[in-house]
Amino acid sequence: MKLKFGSVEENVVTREEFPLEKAREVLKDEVIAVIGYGVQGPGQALNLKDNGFNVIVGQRKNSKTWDKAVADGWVPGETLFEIEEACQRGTIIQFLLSDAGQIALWPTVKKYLTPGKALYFSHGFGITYKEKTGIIPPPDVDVILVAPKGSGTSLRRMFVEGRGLNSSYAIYQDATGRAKDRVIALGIGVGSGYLFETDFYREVTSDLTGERGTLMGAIQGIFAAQYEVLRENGHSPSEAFNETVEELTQSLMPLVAENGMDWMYANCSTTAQRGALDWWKPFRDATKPVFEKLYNSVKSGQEAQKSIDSNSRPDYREKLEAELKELRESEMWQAGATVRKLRPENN
Ligand SMILES: NC(=O)C1=CN([C@@H]2O[C@H](COP(=O)(O)OP(=O)(O)OC[C@H]3O[C@@H](n4cnc5c(N)ncnc54)[C@H](O)[C@@H]3O)[C@@H](O)[C@H]2O)C=CC1
Ligand SMILES: CC(=O)[C@](C)(O)C(=O)O
Ligand SMILES: [Mg+2]
Ligand SMILES: [Mg+2]
Repeated sequence: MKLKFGSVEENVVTREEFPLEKAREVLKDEVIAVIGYGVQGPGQALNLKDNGFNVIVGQRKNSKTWDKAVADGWVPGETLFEIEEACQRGTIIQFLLSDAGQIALWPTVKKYLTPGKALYFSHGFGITYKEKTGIIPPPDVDVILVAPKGSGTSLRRMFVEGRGLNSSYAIYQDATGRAKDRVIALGIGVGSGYLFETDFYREVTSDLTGERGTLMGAIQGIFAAQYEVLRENGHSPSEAFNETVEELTQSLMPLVAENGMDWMYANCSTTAQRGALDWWKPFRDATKPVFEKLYNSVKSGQEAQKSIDSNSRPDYREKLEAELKELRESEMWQAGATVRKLRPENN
């Protein structure tokens, strides 16, 4: 259906319009092979299975994630296979290796993309940056995308709670005439709350911007800046952490989620409202140049190149873990660990 977002009309697909029974009907003869069992793999594969679809998992044997798949109930030789065998058995191949890992495995996957199959991504990365990734699908397969707008962990958790994370969807290539039905059915099948339309280029550029920006990079940066100023002015770690992070995540963000920023403001003191209404624009003006720089870095392909280069190294996991450890061991997040333990529900 068409829905207005502010004054702009967009295409969205809801569960009411495209119920699960219809999705099952569309995909009744398909074998959905989920390749990769990292973060999105488990979320999507388990939701599909619980929704009654015919799904198998492809993962490297003798890996931690193979063991995780077994622990999650996938049965070797029945529903869990080596990547190559899963690609051969699947009629829909959900390419859910890391974006860098997809480059290495592409020649293998490509071999099994026989006419009429569908190649499914959860990111526009591989296709948009095809000059860098070498991912160029044959012309006689459907190439589709469902990108859950959140962590695979949240996708699964929200499904189990009877809720649904929203996703975007796109069609890059419709070889069979069934690409639209296939992509919507898969979007509903993986547990999306609703689906909004995009294309591969817009998905990857907005996603790379968002995760580097307000969703992950900018939020950590702004937390660190405020925490440091409070500490430099003699505030204790617990006071600085509570006034920077804990109050935001526990008290105020849930109000924003429920009813918007103005409603969160309206539920704070008039003192806070006066100050926050005065200060949001200077913060916007100070950070907007950084967001413009970020967007240009995404647009030029530089962000994609950096991520391919670093995540293709054999020791990329150790390198990432070392940097996460640095964050974890920073005073702010050490203070956070103590604060979390003090939440009554954690006692
Ligand atoms: N993490 C998330 O929640 C989200 C991820 N996505 C997209 O979903 C796709 C999958 O991402 P994640 O689940 O985060 O991936 P991941 O980084 O967790 O990796 C998935 C799997 O790929 C395997 N892998 C990596 N390199 C490999 C190689 N060279 N050979 C064989 N296997 C290899 C890993 O062992 C892991 O099992 C990506 O396109 C990503 O951008 C989209 C939305 C959210
Ligand atoms: C969770 C998500 O949608 C991200 C942040 O874009 C990602 O994990 O790549
Ligand atoms: Mg994302
Ligand atoms: Mg992303």
